[in-house]
Amino acid sequence: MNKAVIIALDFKNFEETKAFIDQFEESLYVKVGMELFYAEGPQIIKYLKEKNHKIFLDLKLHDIPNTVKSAMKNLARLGVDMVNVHAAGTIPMMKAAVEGLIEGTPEGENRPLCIAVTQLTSTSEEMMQEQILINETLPNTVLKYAQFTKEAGLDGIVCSALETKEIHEKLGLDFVTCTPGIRQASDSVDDQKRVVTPEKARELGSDYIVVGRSITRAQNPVETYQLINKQFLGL
Ligand SMILES: O=c1ccn([C@@H]2O[C@H](COP(=O)(O)O)[C@@H](O)[C@H]2O)c(=O)[nH]1
Repeated sequence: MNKAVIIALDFKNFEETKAFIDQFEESLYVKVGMELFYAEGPQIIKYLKEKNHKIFLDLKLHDIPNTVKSAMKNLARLGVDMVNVHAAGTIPMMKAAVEGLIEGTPEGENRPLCIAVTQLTSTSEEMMQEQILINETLPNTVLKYAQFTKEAGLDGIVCSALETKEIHEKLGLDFVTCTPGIRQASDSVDDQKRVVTPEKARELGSDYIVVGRSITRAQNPVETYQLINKQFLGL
């Protein structure tokens, strides 16, 4: 398993994204989410691919199986490395997502990894129980959703690093854990609820950490990225 720090490019438009990306000399693993993709569309993916960056397209699909399958067929043609859905869409929807990806991936290319969001890192156990009406503990909910995700044939999940250890123990080390909600101890947590430092995420066994504002708002984003990379990879 390749571990990596994925930088969340939560920017308004192409110009802001380019100004950020141009500061880096190395090839990165970046995440394009709803904000940037809805503003710029597939051309932002083309630009990042031309610059040799790996891409997680984080659109969190959640709809009826037929719609998700067709949407995934289109996303597969973009040549990104990873896409995702919400596990709450249920097993048939997740199976349809993988079918769409397989059908849409051009011959001779690997299909993108497909992972499912279990519970957003901005959700606390209390919020999940009182506002999503799931009468369970948060770790058990993440585990159960992860089991459904694996049963549907996906490659892994989005969860908090706090849940990673148990997921790998129960579902295997090759089941991908992609973990946002990463902050340095001195950072503001903003809207995140389940927050972990890069070192702790490494200790707990996350495969990927997703870091947005800690890097994008830093005075020196390149140095901050390199520091977080070292902390996570244990270099
Ligand atoms: O559960 C989830 C799923 C996705 N995200 C995304 O990750 C980044 C985190 O950004 P920060 O600035 O580091 O908080 C953001 O793009 C979210 O959409 C998540 O945070 N939690």
